[in-house]
Amino acid sequence: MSKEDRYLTFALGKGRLANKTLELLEEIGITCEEMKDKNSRKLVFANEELKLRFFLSKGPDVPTYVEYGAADIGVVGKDTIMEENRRVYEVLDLGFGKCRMCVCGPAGAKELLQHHERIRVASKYPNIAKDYFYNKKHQTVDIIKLNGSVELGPIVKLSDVIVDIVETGSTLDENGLQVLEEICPLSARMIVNQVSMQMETERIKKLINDLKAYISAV
Ligand SMILES: Nc1ncnc2c1ncn2[C@@H]1O[C@H](COP(=O)(O)OP(=O)(O)OP(=O)(O)O)[C@@H](O)[C@H]1O
Ligand SMILES: O=P(O)(O)OC[C@H]1O[C@H](OP(=O)(O)OP(=O)(O)O)[C@H](O)[C@@H]1O
Repeated sequence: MSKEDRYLTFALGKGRLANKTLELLEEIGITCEEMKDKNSRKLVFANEELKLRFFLSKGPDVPTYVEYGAADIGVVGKDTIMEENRRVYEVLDLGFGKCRMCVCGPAGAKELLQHHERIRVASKYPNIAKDYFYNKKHQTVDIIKLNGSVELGPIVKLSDVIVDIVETGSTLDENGLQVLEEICPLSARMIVNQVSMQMETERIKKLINDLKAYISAV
């Protein structure tokens, strides 16, 4: 296969970030009409003219596809990059999907945090929670992995606090919880396979520069 025939493959996280990613790519002339058919069960889509392929996967799998080179490029939340800790290059903050990773809980849990008590922390992000409490706060805690609706943790007394994403804060509000500590800001990022970056430097750099130019102009 000559170099010109090589497809650049994008792995995009399903869910909240997918549509925004496709809209952004469209702004710089990268379209994939096939992908717009929401009833299709097809998994991989192509733009033959531009020699691009796209697939959607579960967010946490995006860095895996990119690390192994099954995708050259991925788009995923910073939270997923931190949690998965894969060997990929993080090349660009895409400026959407903004939210924060926070320690949250009932107001009463503030004191437990201040006194460095051995508390229970529920999270969909056990690695981020562990890194924050052990390496940044030097606090020994018990981490309990959950797969969603993490706010239930303190409500049903599974945990004292949670480590989770906060965007508008309405999920916390409606459940009598609050942000107790902010861990870091988050947004959608572009990641690149380390070998692809060397082999396809020109195409990937052009893509990054086009995106940068668009993002800084809006
Ligand atoms: N309010 C929010 N809640 C969760 N993620 C958000 C929010 N706002 C922006 N994001 C970003 O969107 C990304 C994708 O979120 P989404 O909920 O679609 O996927 P997920 O967490 O993998 O979901 P699923 O519950 O389907 O496993 C997150 O990783 C995060 O970076
Ligand atoms: O601050 P807010 O705007 O309320 O958004 C934050 C909420 O959204 C996410 O949950 P999601 O809807 O992805 O469901 P999940 O709890 O099952 O992961 C996140 O885990 C919070 O629960």
